[in-house]
Amino acid sequence: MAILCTTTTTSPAEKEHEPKQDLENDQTPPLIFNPSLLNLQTQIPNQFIWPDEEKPSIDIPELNVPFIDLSRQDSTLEASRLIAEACTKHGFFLVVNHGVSESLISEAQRLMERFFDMPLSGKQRAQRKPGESCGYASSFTGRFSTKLPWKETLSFRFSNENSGSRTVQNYFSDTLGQEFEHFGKVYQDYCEAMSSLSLKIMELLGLSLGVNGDYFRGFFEENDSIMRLNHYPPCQTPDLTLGTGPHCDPSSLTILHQDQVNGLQVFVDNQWRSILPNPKAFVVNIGDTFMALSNGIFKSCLHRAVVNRECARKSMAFFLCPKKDKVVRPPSEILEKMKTRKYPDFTWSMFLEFTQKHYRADVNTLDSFSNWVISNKKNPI
Ligand SMILES: C=C1C[C@]23C[C@H]1CC[C@H]2[C@]1(C)CCC[C@@](C)(C(=O)O)[C@H]1[C@@H]3C(=O)O
Ligand SMILES: O=C(O)CCC(=O)C(=O)O
Ligand SMILES: [Fe+2]
Repeated sequence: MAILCTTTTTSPAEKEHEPKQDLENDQTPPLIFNPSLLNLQTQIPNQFIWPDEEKPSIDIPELNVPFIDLSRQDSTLEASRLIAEACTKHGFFLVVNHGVSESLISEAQRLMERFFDMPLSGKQRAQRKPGESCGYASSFTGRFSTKLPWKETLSFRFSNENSGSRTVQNYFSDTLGQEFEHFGKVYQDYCEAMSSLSLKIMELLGLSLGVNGDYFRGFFEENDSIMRLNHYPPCQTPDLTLGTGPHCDPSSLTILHQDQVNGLQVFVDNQWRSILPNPKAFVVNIGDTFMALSNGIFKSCLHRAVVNRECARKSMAFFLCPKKDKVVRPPSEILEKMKTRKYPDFTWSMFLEFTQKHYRADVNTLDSFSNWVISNKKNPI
């Protein structure tokens, strides 16, 4: 059963971000986000307090998202119609009967809990380095100085390029040692299952957009994706902070598994709405890179995660990303119909660098990145 937390409607900040991250550069000792100490504090550090216009609030309505049943071969056309309807509006839908084994999901969840339960020093053995997208991050204390998220994360790369290359398994044994061998194997299997599921969803997205069935599957076959585990500890003042701030995912497609605790919210029709947890479903959303591939037809929508006073929340996100050097450009079927291009050609390697070194992902990431690409073309460095 979903555990409901209360929140009210506010609008996201509209202001443009500066094209660089607000990295800590003063002389004060670094702030440490240690969940086992912070979850009982009634006064949270200022860096975690979000501006009024972005603070979460109570009683928000539920977002109605379609359930796409992947076991029904007979209803593929109906599924692609529902997907088109959801993706032209907000880009969020649920998949059920997805074929990913329940035991794999629960083992992945059990191991995630064990990881986050370790003392901070143990988790820091996988510390994320500045400018990199992978590793352990306790909030983003060394990376940003304001609007810090109330979460700790563990992110790692999954590559489907050479099947059998076992990127995830190798990452765990190289960074955390032999005792993480089982962890690495489970998450290798989990990422392979997510990659296959993404490719099935890509076929449906192609059908919904009227693009040759294999086009998007082929585009993402050799995906170079990011897997992220999120832990949102309880917070005594959940109305002041956010677990994950308002953003659109820069990646192509996100497949999210939420535990039984409510927290995911999407900004649709000018208001925040919840997507309630469902243990049988994955939440799928379109990211900026797929929005660019569809020439803006399918939307990458603003979303965030709120926290609560009573219980910790955990989620697992698979961010599908293209192979780094693949050129992101809409297929000819779309361009012939639409004539004008909404975004310039780019590669995921450029976009990833932009979000890690120059810009904090928000509602404007894709537009800011497009302008950056266009101005860099005119003035090559
Ligand atoms: C390419 C990426 C940047 C982020 C991790 C992956 C995919 C999603 C991005 C993110 C989750 C969007 C919200 C802001 C962010 C900083 C976060 O809160 O985690 C983003 C990730 C990141 O840059 O670490
Ligand atoms: O944890 C969640 O529910 C959402 C997290 C998210 O949006 C992200 O990691 O990109
Ligand atoms: Fe997200």
